Amino acid sequence: MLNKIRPALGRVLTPVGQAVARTGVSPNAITVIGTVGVAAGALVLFPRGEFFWGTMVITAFVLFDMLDGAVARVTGKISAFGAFLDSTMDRVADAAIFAGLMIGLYRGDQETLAGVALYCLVSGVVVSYAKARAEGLGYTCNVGIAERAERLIVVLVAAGFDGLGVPYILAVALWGLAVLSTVTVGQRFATVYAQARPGAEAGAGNGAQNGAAKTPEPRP
Ligand SMILES: CCCCCCCC/C=C\CCCCCCCC(=O)OC[C@H](COP(=O)(O)O[C@@H]1[C@H](O)[C@H](OP(=O)(O)O)[C@@H](O)[C@H](O)[C@H]1O)OC(=O)CCCCCCC/C=C\CCCCCCCC
Ligand SMILES: Nc1ccn([C@@H]2O[C@H](COP(=O)(O)O)[C@@H](O)[C@H]2O)c(=O)n1
Ligand SMILES: [Mg+2]
Ligand SMILES: [Mg+2]
Repeated sequence: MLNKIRPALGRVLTPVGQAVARTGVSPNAITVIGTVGVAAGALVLFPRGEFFWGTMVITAFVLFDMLDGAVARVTGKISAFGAFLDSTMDRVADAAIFAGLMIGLYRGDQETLAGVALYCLVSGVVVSYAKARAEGLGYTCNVGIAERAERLIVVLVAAGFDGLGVPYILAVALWGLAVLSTVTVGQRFATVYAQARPGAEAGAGNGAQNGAAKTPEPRP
């Protein structure tokens, strides 16, 4: 859903990207620094129950993920490896956020909610894998009620307010995210099935059946 605001966001991020580009830092370095920062915040602070400060650190570094592409674009350094690095580091960051929360909740004697956080981690991985695999097979899969930006906003807002003492907000968010991620998996299955089912498109899926890409993954 939030992917729809990317063009508008791009207009805001371009001048920021130009300013950052003047420092000489590379897009790949921004991707890696952002991921290390998110993972450190999530795996150091969340397990200690520091949900507010963990959220602050993660939020600061997760924004690097919007900046790396902007810097790559304004410097003409868009690369296939950068796209691969970005998507792969996204998975590391997401796993660290939910794993850190899970440990923090478990240590705080909230075993059930820790289990829900684990479910959110796994279902988020499946959401992203479904898209990566579909695109590798030459299909499009840009659908879902809970894509990455939505998942991050929900979990970070809830964890931040939980850290400030707001009751129930993290439980509601995690249970809700568990449901929405599951729905998103279903939406992605449905959209790929619609493209891949026999007769959906003349010749479609021929490469897919052999595990080969029908067309190269579209990348800017
Ligand atoms: C008291 C408590 C307060 C708590 C405050 C907490 C605030 C937290 C709120 C917001 C934090 C921002 C979170 C949003 C960060 C989004 C980061 C992000 O994902 O950016 C990139 C993203 C996707 O880019 P990609 O195409 O590279 O990523 C793909 C994606 O990961 C796919 O995942 P899937 O959906 O499948 O699971 C993968 O499949 C794919 O492989 C991968 O490539 O871009 C977007 O999503 C664009 C929309 C983002 C909209 C976010 C709105 C953020 C709101 C405010 C930001 C303010 C902007 C300021 C900019 C300043 C920059 C320095
Ligand atoms: N190190 C990088 C990071 C990203 N890119 C390119 O930008 C696209 C994603 O940008 P976002 O800011 O929206 O995450 C990505 O698909 C790549 O084309 C890059 O080249 N190098
Ligand atoms: Mg990025
Ligand atoms: Mg990314």
